[in-house]
Amino acid sequence: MQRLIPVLNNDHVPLHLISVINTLLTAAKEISHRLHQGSLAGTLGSTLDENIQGETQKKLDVVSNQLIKNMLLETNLVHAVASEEEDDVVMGNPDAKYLVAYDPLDGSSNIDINGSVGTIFSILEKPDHCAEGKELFLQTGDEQIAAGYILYGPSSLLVMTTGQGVRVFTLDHTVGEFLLTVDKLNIPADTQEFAVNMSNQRHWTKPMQQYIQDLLSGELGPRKKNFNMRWNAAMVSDVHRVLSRGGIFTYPADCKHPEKPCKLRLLYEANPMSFLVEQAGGRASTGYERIMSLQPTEIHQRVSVIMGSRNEVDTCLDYFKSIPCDRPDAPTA
Ligand SMILES: O=P(O)(O)OC[C@H]1O[C@](O)(COP(=O)(O)O)[C@@H](O)[C@@H]1O
Ligand SMILES: [Mg+2]
Ligand SMILES: [Mg+2]
Repeated sequence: MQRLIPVLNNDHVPLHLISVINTLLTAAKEISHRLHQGSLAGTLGSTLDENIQGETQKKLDVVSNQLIKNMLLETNLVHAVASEEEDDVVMGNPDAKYLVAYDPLDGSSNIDINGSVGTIFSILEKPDHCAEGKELFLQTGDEQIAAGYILYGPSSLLVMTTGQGVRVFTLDHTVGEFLLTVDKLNIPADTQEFAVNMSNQRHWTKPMQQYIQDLLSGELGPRKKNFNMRWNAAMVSDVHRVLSRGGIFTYPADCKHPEKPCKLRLLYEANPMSFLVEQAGGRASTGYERIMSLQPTEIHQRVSVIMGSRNEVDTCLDYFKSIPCDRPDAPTA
């Protein structure tokens, strides 16, 4: 089985970019080890702190963030990093060209129940125009040069793209290396499986209410087929299932907290996952716009997410086209 570096070399990925990706993986191996140790490593449970978004930080959120940040900055190949767990952008080598945005631990509420979690990353280049601080990262998802995630489940998997399809590598603990296990991942265009947090149903807008209602009506409803539902509460493992066997994953905008209509972050979650999904032949949309075309205005910006099997996402988007509603996530002027 092929190792990661020769595979990326073969794809003509620049050497410095390979080093950045490899550094992320060194941090990921350490995170994977700590997760496997669980209570033995003393890293389960919460800290007394909240992140910039007002969410309680798990000890492993903090540890993972530090590991990734320190290792990336030590390479001298990274100009700046932006993390879900950092208030601001952290600057690295002024002469380096790579920017890394990451969610150090996605699905962190799963840590204490021994459920799957992951690390999501998105790599950009320093823009040509003069930009500093957070401005550096305000690029559309289309500007990403690499993206992926490490899923810490029964196996630790790297799923990544450099814009040449999606590959899966599995961490072989005996040699401490990620080995190629799927060369070209493709999402089936059709599906009978959806993933959504149903407890938010009453807060959704009309198009999403109607779409999910029609899925639930199964073969007796307008879709004329039955649908199954799965929800792991970790985007990384829910989207991994969608990439592996098809499906539609959504965390739509809702009216639960008018000041916070969306949950998932554009830079650390939605953009990298959209890059993977599109590279695997799927679709990723807010309901109204293609996610990777959005111009970010804030590094911690949140966005409505609908992604997965091409035909199913298109069907869902038809509801947004035909059912009028006020958008809780309407872009502010
Ligand atoms: O708690 P809910 O509403 O099910 O939300 C689950 C969603 O929140 C997230 O856990 C947010 O990610 P973080 O754990 O990185 O904050 C997603 O991974 C997941 O899809
Ligand atoms: Mg997350
Ligand atoms: Mg997180």
